[in-house]
Amino acid sequence: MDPVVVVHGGAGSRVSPEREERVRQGVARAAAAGYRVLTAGGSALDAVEAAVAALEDDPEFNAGCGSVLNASGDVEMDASIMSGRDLSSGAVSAVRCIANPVRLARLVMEKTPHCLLTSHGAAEFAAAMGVPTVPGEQLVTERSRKHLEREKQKEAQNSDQQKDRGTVGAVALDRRGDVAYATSTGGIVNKMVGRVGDTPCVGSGGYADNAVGAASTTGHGESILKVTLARLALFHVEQGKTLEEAAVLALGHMQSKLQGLGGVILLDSAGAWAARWTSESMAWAAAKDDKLHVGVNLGDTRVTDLP
Ligand SMILES: NC(=O)C[C@H](N)C(=O)O
Repeated sequence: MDPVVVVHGGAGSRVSPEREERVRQGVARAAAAGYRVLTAGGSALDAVEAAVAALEDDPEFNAGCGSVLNASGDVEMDASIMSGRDLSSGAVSAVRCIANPVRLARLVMEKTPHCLLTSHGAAEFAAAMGVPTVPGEQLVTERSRKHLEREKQKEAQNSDQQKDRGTVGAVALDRRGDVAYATSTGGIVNKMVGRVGDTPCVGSGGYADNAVGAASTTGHGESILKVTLARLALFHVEQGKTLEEAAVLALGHMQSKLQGLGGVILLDSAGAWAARWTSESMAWAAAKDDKLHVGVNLGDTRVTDLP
C-alpha cells in the first residue's frame, strides 16, 4: 500500500497575504513530517500524531501554541485521535498548559480504558504520565491576544462563523493499509470558559475506520457537532460516493441546515484523498507518491517533489 497523509490548518476567512506563505509552509512541513513517518514504515497513528504535533508547535495555527483565547484570556484546548484498524480512540477537552494535546489524546487512547478525559482530570492524568506542563503564557501569541481584544469590542452575538480559523488535523494511510485521524484546536475565540467543541468528539471532529476511510474536520464547532460532520462525510463514502462528492454533500448539509461553514479532509483505504471547504479558505497539504500538494485558497494548489 502506498502511504498517504493529508493535513489541514483550519477553515476560515481569507488568510492575509502577509501570513499566506507562512501558513502554506506550515501545512507543507506537517504533511512532510507525517509522510516521513509513513515511508519509514511507521503507522498511520504515528503519522497523524507527528503531523498534528508539528502544527500545534507552529504559532500560525489555532492549536497548541497560537491557540485562540477564551473569554478569560486563557488557552483551553481540545484534541482527539483514532485508529481505523480497531476504532480505538482517545481525546482530551478543555486542557491547559500542555504543549501537544494530541500526544495526551494518544495516551488516553493507549493507557486508559476511556475515550475522553477533560479539564483537571486530564491534567492529573498528564502529570501521572510524565507529560510536562508549560506556563500558560507560552501558548499565547500576540496575534491571539489582539484577536480576543478585537472580538470583545464587537457585538456580543457575532454570527461570523469563519472567524476561528486555524484548527489543525491530519488523516493518513500506512503501508499496512491502516487509516487514522487526529484533530487539535484552541476552539473559538472568546468562548465561554469550559466550552468544548467538536474537535474531541469522535464522529464530529474526525473519524477513522479501515472499512471506509478517515476524516478530520474544521469550522464552526456547534454546527459540526449537530451534523456529526466527519461520520456524515464517511457515510456518503459508504453509500458509494467519491470522496469529493461525500465532502461536498456533508458540508452542503451543514450549510443548508445550520448556515454552518467549515472544511474536511478525507482519505479512503485505497489511497484516494480530498480536501474541501465552504469557508473562504482552508490551508491544506497532501503527500502521496513523493509529491506534495499544497493549497490555501480555491484553485491555488501547488505541487512539488518531496525530498
Ligand atoms: N476553527 C475550528 O475548526 C474551531 C473548532 N471546530 C471548534 O469549534 O472548536
